[in-house]
Amino acid sequence: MNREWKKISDFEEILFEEYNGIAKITINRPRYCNAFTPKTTWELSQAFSLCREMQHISVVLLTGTGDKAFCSGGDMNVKGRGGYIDGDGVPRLSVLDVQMQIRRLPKPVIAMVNGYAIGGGHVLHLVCDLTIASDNAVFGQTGPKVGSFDAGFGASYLARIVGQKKAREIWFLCRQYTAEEAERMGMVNKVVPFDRLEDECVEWAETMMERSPLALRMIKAGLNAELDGQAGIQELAGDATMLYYFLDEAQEGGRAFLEKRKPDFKKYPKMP
Ligand SMILES: CC(C)(COP(=O)(O)OP(=O)(O)OC[C@H]1O[C@@H](n2cnc3c(N)ncnc32)[C@H](O)[C@@H]1OP(=O)(O)O)[C@@H](O)C(=O)NCCC(=O)NCCSC(=O)c1cc(O)c2ccccc2c1O
Repeated sequence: MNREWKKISDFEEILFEEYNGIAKITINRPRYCNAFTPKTTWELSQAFSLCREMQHISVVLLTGTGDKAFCSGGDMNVKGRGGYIDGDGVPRLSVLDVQMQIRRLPKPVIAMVNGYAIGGGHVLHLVCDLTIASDNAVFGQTGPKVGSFDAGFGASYLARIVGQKKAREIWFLCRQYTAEEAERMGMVNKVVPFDRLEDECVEWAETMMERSPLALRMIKAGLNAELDGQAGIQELAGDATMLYYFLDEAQEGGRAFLEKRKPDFKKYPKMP
């Protein structure tokens, strides 16, 4: 189906659009297999922040322009000492911030993998909540071949998904895997023909939009907490505090303070 995506904001290295409550973020550097520079990751951060703020956005799709690559990781042309060099000469590994933003966004993020998901691009799809891939997609890590590694989510979360042995194979050998192989390993939720990819992702997004957004938010936080330790508990606890603040019991505490009286918590239920 040909849907009319509406531009949300102008960026140089990504596209940021929406359609019926779904945001689509597209890494737009097809000349470099959608490799990211510090500018790309800065723009991705801006777009994910906006997705968090925009109340009418329920689900986010992350993809790359064209039919060759989702994302081939960091742009090797700007890889320097200490990181990927930005326009001011500062070395950065700012894709790590984008990974955290995706995990902490209280809305589902679908990786719409339209080709190579390699290196840092492979990690980007991993940290999305769901991955739907076209049948031409190719997955793999290259770090030990090109002088890099992601021992964070790129290793530990990968191992949670595919198991320790397979994760070591993926990193130690730097082989490439087809979409079907990635699906069998549990890294991909569904493989579809290339020209079905966007329709399939939009259908999954629309199904999730029929579900309770708060329930999805809480389950995402709970699934994150299992892996993220204290930071994951903080995220889940923050959501619990937000819900508590909706209750009269929490309002009573604040009101009593401002009215300079003792709070009356006795009337609130102590659920079994
Ligand atoms: C993606 C490929 C497997 C595609 O191979 P193919 O043979 O089909 O195509 P080409 O190789 O000819 O590519 C066409 C064109 O694109 C350029 N290109 C592709 N990828 C990149 C790239 N990453 N950077 C720059 N340019 C790229 C390629 O040079 C060609 O240009 P021409 O001028 O020659 O026409 C294959 O391209 C490939 O393997 N690409 C490299 C993948 C890679 O090694 N990526 C970097 C891994 S490291 C990383 O991503 C990384 C980033 C971080 O920010 C981190 C932060 C913190 C921790 C870890 C990090 C990390 O590991």
